[in-house]
Amino acid sequence: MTVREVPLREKSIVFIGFMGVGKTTIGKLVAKKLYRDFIDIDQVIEEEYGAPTSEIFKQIGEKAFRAKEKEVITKLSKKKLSVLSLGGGAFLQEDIREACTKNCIVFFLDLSWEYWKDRISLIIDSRPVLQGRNIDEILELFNSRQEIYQYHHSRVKTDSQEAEEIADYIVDSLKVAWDIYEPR
Ligand SMILES: Nc1ncnc2c1ncn2[C@@H]1O[C@H](COP(=O)(O)OP(=O)(O)OP(=O)(O)O)[C@@H](O)[C@H]1O
Ligand SMILES: O=C(O)C1=C[C@@H](O)[C@@H](O)[C@H](O)C1
Ligand SMILES: [Mg+2]
Repeated sequence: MTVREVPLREKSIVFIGFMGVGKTTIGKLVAKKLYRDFIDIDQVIEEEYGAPTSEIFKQIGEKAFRAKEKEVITKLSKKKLSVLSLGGGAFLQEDIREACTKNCIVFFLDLSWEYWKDRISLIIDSRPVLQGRNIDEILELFNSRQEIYQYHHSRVKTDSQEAEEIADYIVDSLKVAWDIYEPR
């Protein structure tokens, strides 16, 4: 049996990057502009447990959260024509990196520390991985995570850009790539 490659235009789009860089915000906008389903992986897991992520971490621990994250993403990465926003730690797992880079088009949203640090107050309450760490420890985590985000197809620098502008840029770049690599 021959397995047909999914056309580039039908591959799902995946957003990766550190907590708070805008994966959910921009993912939603891109999905709307491309008329696709939007799936936020953290939200899928939260719905399954009926609790916010910080509560899930308390109840079952990070290891079990990561196992669920792997199960959900490996399954959903096979879906076509969707936009998936991953949790900031998802690419720590090799199986997730492989599933997403093989099945989908992966965009790394790259926000520098200078801009990122101004967002801490917006996200700290709902991100258990940030809680209990001082600013130097958060910077260390931010730096140490950058290597896992190098597994991508496209990197988008987002400093000082509005979410709408970033989403427009991503949609335009996708259309150019589709036309170049798989002209109609
Ligand atoms: N381009 C932007 N400019 C300014 N603020 C933004 C931008 N994109 C997102 N934000 C804000 O930053 C915060 C974090 O955004 P968002 O929840 O989309 O991040 P995330 O990458 O999905 O985080 P996580 O990995 O923790 O789920 C939100 O309050 C959002 O409104
Ligand atoms: O960066 C991380 O390790 C995490 C990011 C969030 O999106 C959630 O997936 C969870 O809070 C863990
Ligand atoms: Mg998110």
